[in-house]
This record gives sequence, C-alpha cells and structure tokens, in this order.
Amino acid sequence: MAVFLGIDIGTTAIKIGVIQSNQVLYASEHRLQTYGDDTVKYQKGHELLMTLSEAVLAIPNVFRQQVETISFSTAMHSLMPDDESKKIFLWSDFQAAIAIEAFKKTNEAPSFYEISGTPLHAMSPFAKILALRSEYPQDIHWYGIKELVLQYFTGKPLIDYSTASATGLFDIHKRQWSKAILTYLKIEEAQLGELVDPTQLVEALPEICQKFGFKTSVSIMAGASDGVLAAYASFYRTGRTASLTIGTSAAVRQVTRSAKLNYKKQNFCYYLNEHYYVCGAPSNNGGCILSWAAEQFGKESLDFFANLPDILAQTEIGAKNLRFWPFLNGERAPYWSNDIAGGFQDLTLQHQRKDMIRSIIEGLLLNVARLVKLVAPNEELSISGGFFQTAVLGELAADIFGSTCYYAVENEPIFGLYYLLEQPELPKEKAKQIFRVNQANYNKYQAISKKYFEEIDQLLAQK
Ligand SMILES: O=C(O)[C@H](O)[C@@H](O)[C@H](O)[C@H](O)CO
Repeated sequence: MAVFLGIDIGTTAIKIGVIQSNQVLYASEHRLQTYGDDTVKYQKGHELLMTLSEAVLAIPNVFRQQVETISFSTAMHSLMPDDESKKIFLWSDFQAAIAIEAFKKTNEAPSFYEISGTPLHAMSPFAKILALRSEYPQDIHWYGIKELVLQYFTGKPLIDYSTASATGLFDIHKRQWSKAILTYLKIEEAQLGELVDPTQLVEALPEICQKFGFKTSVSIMAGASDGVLAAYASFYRTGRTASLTIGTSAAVRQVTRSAKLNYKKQNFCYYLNEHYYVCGAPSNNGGCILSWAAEQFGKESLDFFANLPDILAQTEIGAKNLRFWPFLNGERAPYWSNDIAGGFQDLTLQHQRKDMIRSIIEGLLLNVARLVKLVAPNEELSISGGFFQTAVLGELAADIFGSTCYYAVENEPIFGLYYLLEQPELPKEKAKQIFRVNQANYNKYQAISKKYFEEIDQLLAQK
C-alpha cells in the first residue's frame, strides 16, 4: 500500500505524519518561532523552510524512500510579501486593524464578504494588503505559507482553492481570484499564487527528491488549510458534521453542502472541495490561553497539564464564583473586537491558585460555548486539537456545551489530507473517546453561563 507523507504547518509547530493503510508509521513535531509584538506577528520564511527541511530529513530513511505522495496543510490567512526578507505575517497579526475598520464602512464591504466568505477582519490577507501595500513595490508578489512551500517543492507558487478562500481575495462561488476585490486593491492576478484544486497532484522537483532521499518521482498534492482539514477529518472519522478545534486559536465549524453566509454574524465560509464548504466561527483565545496559564501558574508543579485532572477534581463547578474573561488576545467571533481584554472578575481572598486555574479553563470553554450555540446548537460535536489531549477537558467541554463530544486522534489536518487523497474505508467504531453530558453538571453550567454572558455584554456595552 502507498505511503503518504502529510505535513501540517500550524501557528506554533510543523507536524509530520507518515501514514499507510490508516496507520501512522512515524510522527514528529518541530517548533516554529514567531516574532513581533502585540500588534505585529510574523514568522521568517527562510527559517520556516529550514525547519521544514530538518523535519523531513528526520524521518527515518526506510519510510522516506517509500513515500509516494506528499501534501500540505497550512495555517490560514498568512501573507508573505515575496521580497528578500520573506516575512510571513500570521492570522494573529493586527497591523490591519484600523484599515479594515475603515473598509467596513464602505459600500463594498457587504459584497466583498459575500464573494469571499472571509470575515472582514485584520486577520485576512485582504486587510493586510490594504494596510501594507504602500510599504512595498507596486508589483510585489503577495504570497503566503502555501505558495512558499509549494514553490520550494514543485518550483511553482501554487495555492489551493481552500487556502485561497481564507484570503478574502478569492471568489468562492466562481473559484477564481475576485476581479472586483483585486481591482479595489489595485493588484493584478499575476501578483498572487497560481490556483489549483486541493487534490491536484504535481511532480516534486528532481532536486527535492534527491535532497530528501525520496524516490525519483513523488507527487505533491496541493492540500488545503488547517481549519478546513481538521473539520473534514473530524467529519470523515466520526460522521459528525459539526466540530470544534482548540489549537492555538479555536473554531467551531460545520461541513456544509453549499456556501452559508451571514454578513451580520460574519461567519467564515471556506471552500473544501467540489462537494463541501466549511462554515463557522473562530476565536483568538484557545490553547494559547492554556499555555499562558501553564507559564504563569505551572511553575511549582512539574507538569501543569498532567495535574489538571487533580485540579479539576479538587475544585467546584463555577470556581467559587470566580469568573475569567479569556480575551487576552482580543477576540474574533462573535464580538469581532480588538478593544476587549481579559481578566478575573470577583477575585477574593478565598480563591486559591487551583480556583484560578479552574476559572481560566471554564472561561475559555464558556466563551467557546457561545460559538457552539451560534454554529451548531444542540448538535453532537467532534473535537480536536492539542487542548483535548488532556481527556478530562473533553468531559468538561461536554458538560459546558451540553453536547456529546467525540474525540479521535485522527480528527487532525494530516488525516484530513490523507482522507482527501485516499478516501479510505474506516474501522466501524466511530471514535475512541465519547464524552457524554452529565445532566446535573450541565444544569449548573447553564446558570453560570447565563450570568457570564450578561456580564460580558454589559462590559462590551460600556466600551
Ligand atoms: O477555521 C479556523 O480555524 C479559523 O477560521 C482560522 O482563522 C484559524 O483560527 C487560524 O487559521 C489559525 O489557525
């Protein structure tokens, strides 16, 4: 059976998976460095390619020699003005915040959202080009991570329809770069990547096959974006159309047959393949909040994550009335505001470190619960992402959302790529872990969430 190499380039790491007949033969993870400050967030293109090369070379020879197809999942919304420095501005880069707020007041705003399916937000390459174009030569190429890696492997700056559909520059209905949007930005199609279908296969360059010790002929499948692939893998693996990923960020998504758009809600609607779209709502405050908590509160304990089950067992639902607003990173859906910050509410002398940790996790999940309500009310959810590697957090999520949650290790972008390529038959059992709702806990969280959201809405109304 053919050996597949999936490469997932996320916000904080490159993940490698070698798969054959639904089995992972080899997996590894390699950290990626992000530079900048609270507003500017970028990776270095040359460094990313170096880490990627090291990651591929670290795969044992015996597997590398057998690889027949390679494909890439890449983080959404990256923008790399293709000059010497190859800075890749990430989804979390907010340089375009002012420019996009001004754009939202123009007549074009509703139609650009309807054409592109991308929320009008600083994250999008559309917003970034709007804000940054005067700093670069007029004819510069505006690429992203996908074009960078596909150019490296195939010699052509290719971008798949799915990744393109998260740029705000792509017409998801006609499957082409939008003429109206490009005209507005005063850029030419030739300045963007070459569009291909996610399943398009292209030969790898001979020098690449030689450098990495692959066979003389290896196919590169263009692949898609990480969020869309996580949604597809979750759907394929567990049969649930609704899913939640908590990686660095978080998103609740629905796999749909047609494009579903709502200008008021600013949901995203990205292309997956000719049969499916992935629509949903993203949050800035996912696993990055837990990592922050691990840094601040984890010092005395050897392993913050290993201790979470104990901490949750020792504390009570609602963390003794302590609330935590998780907006340390601004927020996207449903508030779409950078003018919102995090913090504890009603912290008193009775609260201990363990209550604070509990309230951080509850705050994060209560915030996600609002997105679940928006995108997948009363539905079973397939869950994925690093956050759920701690199983007890799957239980907590089910109790807070009131939704049965299905976790499978395959609910990840690399498997999304593999399923797109092979459409394999899967084992009958639908997920390894099923988290059912504890009704008594859910009732308590219902009361807590009502208060929680009233308070957030009041805080926002005061801004
Ligand atoms: O579906 C998603 O996951 C979101 O729409 C994206 O905006 C991600 O948050 C971003 O790509 C970071 O991974």
